[in-house]
Amino acid sequence: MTSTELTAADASVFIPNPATPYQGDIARYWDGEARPVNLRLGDVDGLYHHHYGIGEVDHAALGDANDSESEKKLITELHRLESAQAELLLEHLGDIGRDDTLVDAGCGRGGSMVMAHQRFGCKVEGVTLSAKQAEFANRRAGELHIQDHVRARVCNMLSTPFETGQAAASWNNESSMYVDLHDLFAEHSRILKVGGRYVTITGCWNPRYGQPSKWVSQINAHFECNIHSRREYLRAMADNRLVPQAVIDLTPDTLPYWELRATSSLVTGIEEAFINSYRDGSFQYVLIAADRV
Ligand SMILES: C[S@@+](CC[C@H](N)C(=O)[O-])C[C@H]1O[C@@H](n2cnc3c(N)ncnc32)[C@H](O)[C@@H]1O
Ligand SMILES: CC(C)=CCC/C(C)=C/COP(=O)(O)OP(=O)(O)O
Ligand SMILES: [Mg+2]
Repeated sequence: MTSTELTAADASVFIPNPATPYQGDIARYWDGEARPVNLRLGDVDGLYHHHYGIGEVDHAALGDANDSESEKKLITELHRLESAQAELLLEHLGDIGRDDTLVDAGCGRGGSMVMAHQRFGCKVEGVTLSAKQAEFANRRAGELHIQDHVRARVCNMLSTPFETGQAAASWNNESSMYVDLHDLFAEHSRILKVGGRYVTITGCWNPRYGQPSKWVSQINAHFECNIHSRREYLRAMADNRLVPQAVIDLTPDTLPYWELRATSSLVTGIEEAFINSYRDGSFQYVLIAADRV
């Protein structure tokens, strides 16, 4: 069976040969991931994200630190900021109709896919290396009765089963640091229709700093990823008919999320690296929206 023959039901049991040993490691990493910071935030409203938050903290919603509900309120607030991040990405996809197909490259547990379907009413196809994540995303889609519109598959985002020009828009939400950017944008460029939109939200190292800082190296080691520079994104897009329409530095918008998260009981130990690298300018959180020309 090839990955193109997958259906939602069999996505969980089909384990393809990874394209590289590295991809095998990443599949295992996400199959085994069960950090409370992700599960407990997702439990707030059933949207499970593996990305970070943006926007001002609503201190009134947090209430008093001695409040017996304070931890629950903190979790709800962190989750609100993560969903706000996904809303911003979706806003940049442009005019999407009900008959369009969107592609989420590196879809995780599918939170952004559900939000995209709820916003546009369209089909959303996601790919992840992790069978556990695909199974989770498809189970959520089933529970929401949107399984005919939202589907996750176990598949390499560099070689997808989608037809050339099939997608009205596609995105990477914090998933592009696992792949070579030229290979990635060549595949997005292939599956996007001419005039389609590509959006990424990503962390990238800042060429103005010089080289990846020790904090960036720490983030790479923590997640087994390979953070690219801002320059690499723009160069690889230009080489693949993706022309930036907006480049937004979200660094000041994501710092409040990290400062709040650092005070929670759900810390994972990576908070300091994000906060320090955003503050010293070596690392940036950016949204890039590009037109497929
Ligand atoms: C940090 S998570 C982001 C998940 C999701 N985009 C979100 O915002 O919740 C990274 C995701 O990228 C996926 N990924 C990494 N490399 C991949 C590849 N080559 N092909 C498909 N998915 C990949 C992982 O399986 C994981 O689902
Ligand atoms: C911006 C960068 C560099 C992101 C790296 C990719 C990544 C692991 C994102 C968050 O996943 P997660 O939600 O599973 O992480 P955590 O458990 O820290 O919340
Ligand atoms: Mg998380």
